[in-house]
Amino acid sequence: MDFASYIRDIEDFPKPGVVFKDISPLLKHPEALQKAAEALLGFTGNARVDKVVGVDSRGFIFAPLLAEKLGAGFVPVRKTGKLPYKTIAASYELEYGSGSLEIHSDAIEKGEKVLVHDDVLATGGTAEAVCKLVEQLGGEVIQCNFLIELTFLNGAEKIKQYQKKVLLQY
Ligand SMILES: O=P(O)(O)OC[C@H]1O[C@H](OP(=O)(O)OP(=O)(O)O)[C@H](O)[C@@H]1O
Ligand SMILES: Nc1ncnc2[nH]cnc12
Repeated sequence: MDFASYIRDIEDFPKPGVVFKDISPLLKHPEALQKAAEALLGFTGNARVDKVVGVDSRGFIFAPLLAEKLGAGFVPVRKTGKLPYKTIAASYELEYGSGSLEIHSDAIEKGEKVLVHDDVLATGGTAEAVCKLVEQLGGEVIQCNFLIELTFLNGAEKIKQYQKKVLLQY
């Protein structure tokens, strides 16, 4: 399937100079949605996965689908102030700003195998922060997978110690 034909470029969103990759056309197309989920699922093969971590908010679209198919649990990493229980936090920079993310302190057990999923890898600031949170809880990041990588922003460099899989590169 030609996934790229379901990704829309929005210029100057959310800030001047940024070309935003909008995945909405892919999400609303039943076959594209199904095939994208299948392709992401194929990235982990038969590897054991205990938890799939999805990143607030676009990472929440596919991560639970993957978790269900992999027989794993789903763990949300959320923007600061949204999780109700005890949390640990990490700050990060991204293509168009900065932020802070949190994970529940009991979300991952020591030694668990963790798949990290997000829709876009841009500068890698977000993914790096998420991997650090997982490791702080004693989890092992076995793979980070994404629908889209913006290679010109060099995010791969920031997460080079982890296995990275992507559906589409720009
Ligand atoms: O590689 P980076 O430069 O860190 O950028 C990637 C992040 O940026 C986007 O999230 P955003 O913070 O815009 O939040 P959203 O998913 O709620 O739209 C995207 O969903 C990734 O999480
Ligand atoms: N250009 C972009 N499009 C969509 N999501 C992003 N996250 C960071 N940069 C992005």
